[in-house]
Amino acid sequence: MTELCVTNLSVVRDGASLVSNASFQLQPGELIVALGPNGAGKTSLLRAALALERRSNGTATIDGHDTSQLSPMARAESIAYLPQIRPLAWPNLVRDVVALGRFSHGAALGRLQATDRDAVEKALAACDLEHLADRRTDTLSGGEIARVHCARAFAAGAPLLVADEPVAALDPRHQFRIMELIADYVAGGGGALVVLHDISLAARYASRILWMKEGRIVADGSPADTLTAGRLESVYGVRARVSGLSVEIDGAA
Ligand SMILES: Nc1ncnc2c1ncn2[C@@H]1O[C@H](COP(=O)(O)OP(=O)(O)OP(=O)(O)O)[C@@H](O)[C@H]1O
Repeated sequence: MTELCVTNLSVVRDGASLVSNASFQLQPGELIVALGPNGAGKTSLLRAALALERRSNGTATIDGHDTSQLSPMARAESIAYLPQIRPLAWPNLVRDVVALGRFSHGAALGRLQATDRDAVEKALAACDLEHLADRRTDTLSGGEIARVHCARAFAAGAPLLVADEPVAALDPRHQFRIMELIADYVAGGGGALVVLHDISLAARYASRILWMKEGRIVADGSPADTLTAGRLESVYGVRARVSGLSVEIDGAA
């Protein structure tokens, strides 16, 4: 069972504390959503946990191995990472970009094995991209590119997925499709940590919510236990009405 274990992790940059003493665990079968206002430290926490950013303190391990000691390939075998800012260095065909997700399995473009090709085609279909598979990525809309990146992450077939705002540029239908895909992945034994800004989506899909504010995890629990009007006011500074898992935001507090 692949598990990401983050303990007392802190990130300090240029004297500013971006993440303070954050601890959480991500296990298969869990869909954790990280919520919090802009600048709360969500991306910094994820990146430091995956050793993509230097941590000032604390540990982050995958199955007991420090993430900073793993080779990029070994890390990619355990965790598919979908970053928030997703540059595409040069125009490429959609199918080839999705195939990049197979590199951790030793695949190389032009030398895909049948299992790689199968994973790529499944990911293209899952993300509604079959009709765009032979298009160049520089001809796609922002939402279409976002789906290409999701497909690349899914094609990896890693046991854990960390996705930073995977639905940010998507229309409502595709937001639900991507969240359903992540939920299916989790139901199939994967573990996902997803940053969202949509509280209703979080309430609907999360098994746990990590609430972040000013670099700290201020609450960690199920939506039923942690989603309250008081929490929304203290974390986001908004007045809201919460009824079960449904949320209506009335305005700034
Ligand atoms: N090198 C740096 N020096 C000082 N502050 C930094 C540095 N890098 C990032 N920050 C700040 O750290 C804070 C946390 O940024 P981070 O991207 O982790 O937040 P976030 O919760 O993911 O935000 P968003 O929801 O806007 O994506 C921000 O206020 C950012 O300006």
